[in-house]
Amino acid sequence: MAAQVPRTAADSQPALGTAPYDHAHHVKYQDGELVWAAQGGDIEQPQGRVKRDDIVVVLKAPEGTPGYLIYSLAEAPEGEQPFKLSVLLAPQLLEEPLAEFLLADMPAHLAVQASHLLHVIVSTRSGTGQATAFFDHVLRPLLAALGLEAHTEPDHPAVPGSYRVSATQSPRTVRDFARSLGAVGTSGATSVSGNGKGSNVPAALTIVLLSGDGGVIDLLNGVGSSSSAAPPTVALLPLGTGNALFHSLHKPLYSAAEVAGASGQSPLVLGLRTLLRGASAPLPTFRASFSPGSRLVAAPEGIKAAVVAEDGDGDGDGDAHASDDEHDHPPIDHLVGAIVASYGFHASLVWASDTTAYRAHGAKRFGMAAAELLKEAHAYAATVAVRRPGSTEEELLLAPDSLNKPRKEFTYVLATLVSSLERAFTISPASRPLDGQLRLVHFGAVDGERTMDVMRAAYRGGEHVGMRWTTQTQSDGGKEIEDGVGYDAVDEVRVTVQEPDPRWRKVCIDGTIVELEDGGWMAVARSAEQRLRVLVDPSVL
Ligand SMILES: Nc1ncnc2c1ncn2[C@@H]1O[C@H](COP(=O)(O)OP(=O)(O)OP(=O)(O)O)[C@@H](O)[C@H]1O
Repeated sequence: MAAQVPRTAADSQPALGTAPYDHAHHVKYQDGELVWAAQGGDIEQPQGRVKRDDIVVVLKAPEGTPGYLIYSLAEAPEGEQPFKLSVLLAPQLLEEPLAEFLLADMPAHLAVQASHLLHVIVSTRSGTGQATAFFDHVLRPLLAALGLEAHTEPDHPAVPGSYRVSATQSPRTVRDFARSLGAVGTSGATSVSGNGKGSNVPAALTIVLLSGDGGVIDLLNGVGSSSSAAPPTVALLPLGTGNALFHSLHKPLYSAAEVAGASGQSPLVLGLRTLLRGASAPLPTFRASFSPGSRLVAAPEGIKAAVVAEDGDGDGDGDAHASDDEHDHPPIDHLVGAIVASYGFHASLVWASDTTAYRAHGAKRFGMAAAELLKEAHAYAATVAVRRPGSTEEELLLAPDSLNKPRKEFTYVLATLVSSLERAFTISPASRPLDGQLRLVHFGAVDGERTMDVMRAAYRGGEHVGMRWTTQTQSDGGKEIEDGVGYDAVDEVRVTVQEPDPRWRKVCIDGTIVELEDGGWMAVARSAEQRLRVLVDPSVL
């Protein structure tokens, strides 16, 4: 299906909601910008400019109108209108920079038909709460330009050209939606409406998710592991705070300066380009297993509900009368993740910053909680065993000052499948999008200043890897020895904690906090299950 802008009978302009467009007579590309002048205007004194970085897509104008429509996004996060989708009708297609943005055909993952549905989820509380504005002012008009119209009714039939949009109403919305998918792609499946009537039998589903990492993790844990179903494909539009998965999948498209914190290419523009021209690939996931007695102590409601639902009443023994504590802190034996599993400073920070008192400080809460933790500089008592790629043997991470003795104190133990926890925080510089390799970043007990140095180096594009320092041995007369940040590719990692105080027995899996028992463990390994597929820029495949 050609991605031409449909004409409406009432209007000779392209059907683009109410958005007007500019009509260029001359266009020229210079210094990373498209400059244009209207009829009678002088191109040397352009009337308008479109930065190449802001171009989302180029569509052929509707039949009868010669030229091309250039869609670009302008953002003003603090402004009254945070997003503006602009359209410029240009008389010809300039090879540079426009050819690569031309969408000649409707991508298969957006082509709605009985066997393939499209669902947009707007997570209203993600990030700074701008997902709704982004949908209204950008995504809806853009999809309309492709001939796709939104509907909100659960029982709407799957007709070509119409997609369903839903906004989150509570922390459980995404997970409930994921669970309602049941067996999309299996015979006798229910429709994505979740009405259970089996009215539509979609073979495939694309979900456009306007959220941060939390939305993805809710989907991941909500869809379950139906082996026969075709996993839904997720298109991410990064409207959360950290957006670790999105930034990691798009890292090769950022410049080194952007990875080290400079502004520049808008992630939302990249997200829209991937939505329109991306390719779908399996999303690598890991399984974090926990020793008996482990409890979920802080989690987004969606995850909590999924854990409780798996166990009926959530207490792990089928007893219908779980205690309050068991409801608040249900037992848990595993979680599925896609980003990070950690113990030590990272897990404590996620846990400590999530109190009502800290939450009142908004995004500053992480800095405040970090300052407190760094002051304490707790040495986390644990042993860490890894299984290296291809090996069947577990080996303990060793202390630098002893012959084959395991390291017994850590500040940082973090296993990840992605490169970046924020766009500018490169925790695992060797990780490539979709490579599916778990990598472990770790270092021993150090003071707060050293931990800050390591974190700052991670904000400089991942320079913490390879950092070395000297430390004094506990034994051996306080001899000076070399230590530093460890960084290993692993197939599996097992952290066993030896901490009497539960405060230091927290582990973090993609934002969810689990408390282990003293002597308990967390084991993290790549999962073979395919729960979701994800759209990525074709260049990263
Ligand atoms: N309408 C709503 N009412 C209550 N909670 C909501 C609502 N919509 C979304 N949420 C919750 O808000 C959280 C948003 O998390 P999400 O990860 O998307 O954003 P974030 O935390 O800002 O970003 P990131 O995880 O990337 O740093 C989720 O836990 C989700 O369940």
